[in-house]
Amino acid sequence: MSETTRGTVPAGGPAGGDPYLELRGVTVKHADRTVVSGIDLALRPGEFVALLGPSGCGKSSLLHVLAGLAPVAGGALRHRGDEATDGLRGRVRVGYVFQDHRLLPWRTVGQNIEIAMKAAGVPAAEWDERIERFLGMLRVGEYRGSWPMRLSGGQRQRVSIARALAVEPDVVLMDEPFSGLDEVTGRAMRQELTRLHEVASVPTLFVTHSIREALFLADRVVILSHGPARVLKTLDVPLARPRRHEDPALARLEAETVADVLREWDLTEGPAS
Ligand SMILES: Nc1ncnc2c1ncn2[C@@H]1O[C@H](COP(=O)(O)OP(=O)(O)OP(=O)(O)O)[C@@H](O)[C@H]1O
Repeated sequence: MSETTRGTVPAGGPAGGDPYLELRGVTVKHADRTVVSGIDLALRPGEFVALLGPSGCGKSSLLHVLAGLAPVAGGALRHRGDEATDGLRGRVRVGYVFQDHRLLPWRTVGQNIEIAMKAAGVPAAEWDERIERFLGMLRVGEYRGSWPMRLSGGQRQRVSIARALAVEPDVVLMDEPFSGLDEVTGRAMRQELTRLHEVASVPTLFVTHSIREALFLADRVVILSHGPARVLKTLDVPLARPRRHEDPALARLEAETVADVLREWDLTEGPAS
């Protein structure tokens, strides 16, 4: 990877500006087993950061801790400079998109979004307008009264993103939301997500194991090691916005980054003897 086209920056992010969220030596355990080991990371206001790591390295576990769904085993978490080691829930509105959509099957699409807004303290008088607006934005407005099981996988994932955004979150945490979708739907969803981010600029942490997805979406990509996850490297993504999948610069960047990431993950084949 050439330093003329790519900037390599410290894991804490580029200099300047207070972080929205800051992790210092964050460690996560399941029982006695360490699955995330001493992560340093900063998410700046309005920034989109991708956490790129191999399957099973601990990405979801880290996101759970940040949201406050699981406890931190070590290290510290700060929100706008304030100690927040027990996670973001209860401090700010968190828009969390799970890998599987997690819609309640016995509630309609609209009711699923209502439940999330109620939990987030959104006044009931605003529910109707927000449901219309966010389902419309994600192009699934006609399914408001439908049962989730009547929707395709892509439509369900659109609803789950609408649900996360309808609380008008202060921060968005996304856990491989497009990994179960076909290529065409995944592309459309990524395009949609960049458009939404460009409009709203909500700080976003996006977990993925797809290099191309990380480069297409993010301002910075944090490369994690095999589990227990630690930060190997952080890369700036020098692509202009709005981004296009067809941009030749994206393909070039992907080729460079694949080589770089495979080297970091130590998966490259050695020279033939
Ligand atoms: N509730 C749990 N109890 C015990 N171990 C767990 C639990 N959840 C996850 N693990 C283990 O922790 C490790 C990290 O899992 P995690 O789901 O965080 O990884 P990941 O990087 O998100 O994986 P993937 O990319 O496949 O979704 C794995 O070895 C997994 O088996």
